[in-house]
Amino acid sequence: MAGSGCFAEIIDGDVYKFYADGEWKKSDSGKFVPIINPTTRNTHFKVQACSQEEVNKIIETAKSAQKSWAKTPLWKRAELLHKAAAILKEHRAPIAECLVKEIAKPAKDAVTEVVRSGDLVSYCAEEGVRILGEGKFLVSDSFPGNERTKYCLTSKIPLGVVLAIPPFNYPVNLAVSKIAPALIAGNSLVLKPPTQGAVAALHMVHCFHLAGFPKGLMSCITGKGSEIGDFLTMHPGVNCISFTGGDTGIAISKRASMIPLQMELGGKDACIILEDSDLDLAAANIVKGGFSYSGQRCTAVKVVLVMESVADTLVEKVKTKLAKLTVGPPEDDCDITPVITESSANFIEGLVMDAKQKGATFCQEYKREGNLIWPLLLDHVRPDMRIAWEEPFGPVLPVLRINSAEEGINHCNASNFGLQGCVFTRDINKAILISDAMETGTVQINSAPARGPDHFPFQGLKDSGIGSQGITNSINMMTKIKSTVINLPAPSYTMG
Ligand SMILES: NC(=O)C1=CN([C@@H]2O[C@H](COP(=O)(O)OP(=O)(O)OC[C@H]3O[C@@H](n4cnc5c(N)ncnc54)[C@H](OP(=O)(O)O)[C@@H]3O)[C@@H](O)[C@H]2O)C=CC1
Ligand SMILES: O=C(O)[C@H](O)COP(=O)(O)O
Repeated sequence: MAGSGCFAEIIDGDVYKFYADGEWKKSDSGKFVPIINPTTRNTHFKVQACSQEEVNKIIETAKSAQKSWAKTPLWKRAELLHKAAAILKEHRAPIAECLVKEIAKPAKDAVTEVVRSGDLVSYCAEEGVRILGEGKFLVSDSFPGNERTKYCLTSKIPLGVVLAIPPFNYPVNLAVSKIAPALIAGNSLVLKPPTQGAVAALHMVHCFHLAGFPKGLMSCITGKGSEIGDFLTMHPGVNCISFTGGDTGIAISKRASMIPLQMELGGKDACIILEDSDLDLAAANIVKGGFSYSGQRCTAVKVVLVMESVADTLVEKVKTKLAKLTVGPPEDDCDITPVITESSANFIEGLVMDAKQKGATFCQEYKREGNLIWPLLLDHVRPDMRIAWEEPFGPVLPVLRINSAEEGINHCNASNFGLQGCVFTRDINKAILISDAMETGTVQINSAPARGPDHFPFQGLKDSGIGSQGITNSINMMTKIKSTVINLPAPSYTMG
């Protein structure tokens, strides 16, 4: 049960505490933020609305805790991360329960997210020991005009205080994907979880607390991003921001000072279907890729670009599969569950109505009950329709018919987004050429887009992001290079 057993100390009455200086605390603000259950549309949890003074204190503590953490041996940092990973997986049930109630994640997917997060933390611990345990040694005479009178030793050192801001759809996994790399690299970590998903995140933070990390090294501030977010992201004590979410990230990037940014933002992942595709494989991936977690994934298939000659057959196959999806509450493990908020459902409905007004073919009747929207495939979508370009973040998928692969590539590249894309064909040469041409961070060949497995590089181009995630790239991005040059009185070639 959430907030019980070893988690009893993280709640006070019916309001969850925030985490600072190794303790669970009530905010001096006296205010709280309600967390609305997307299924019932009632308040399910409450979290503290932290004050700016509390943010200042947390960042000061993070700065001093980081100094001693940077002097903690790599193997000790890794040991604590492995402990946190084990505790996280041990408590998968109560944390998954929070995901079901806060973000309407289907029960099985909720457990998967927590287990995947534990695996990410452990893999990161091992990878960190490897890549941070080695540096580079350069000699001066490898450059013209120099004798071997200089030895250059380079290593990766921490940035300082890393601010992690994950989105609602993976409030545990996309939090640890920032926390673990930051900590193994010797940084301290301030987490601002999404409002919806905050309680799952607080339970995850408690697992790190139970693992025994030093006081003040890791903290978790709760409160609406729209209220406390700007103060956090523009705070002079923050040395790096790792953000995952929507257009908010673009605004943050424009305001941030001279610090490293890791941005994973929205997507409009295109799925190009060629005439020689395996249409059963393509249909299965379109349904899984476009409708898992009700389409609320940045890597969801968000537009299908299918060759006219096979379009009717493909659409029929997708329709048949969509008809088998279960629709209802996440507690029953339904495939399609309510979207995150009423405003999100209204936005999705706006895109659907625009498509209707402009003449799209509705493969199913449009149906909505509260935040619950039934899966909808829109055929014969044209570029003048909003849904051809905008990100619904819901269970609605547009199909555009194309007459050449170039047409599909052009549509994909005309988007402001550039996260992932996919192409279905039996011709590997064609697949590689199309992958080369698509301006996206990743192209999947004969499978739907996906961030996982979590050690793969994951990056967005254009408005989809800055930098690259994936465990190794995240660790490297949360360090900076330090060189130490030893100057010798006379050339020395004894080093061979
Ligand atoms: N590329 C990727 O990997 C992913 C991209 N996304 C994209 O994010 C969107 C949906 O996720 P969603 O969570 O709604 O995204 P948002 O951008 O609304 O929120 C993301 C995070 O930013 C916080 N936030 C909001 N305002 C500010 C601010 N001014 N300063 C600092 N932080 C702030 C939010 O907190 P709060 O909840 O309190 O508002 C949340 O923790 C979609 O566009 C989706 O494509 C989502 C997941 C992954
Ligand atoms: O933000 C998202 O939606 C996730 O990055 C998607 O992760 P997944 O492709 O592994 O579900």
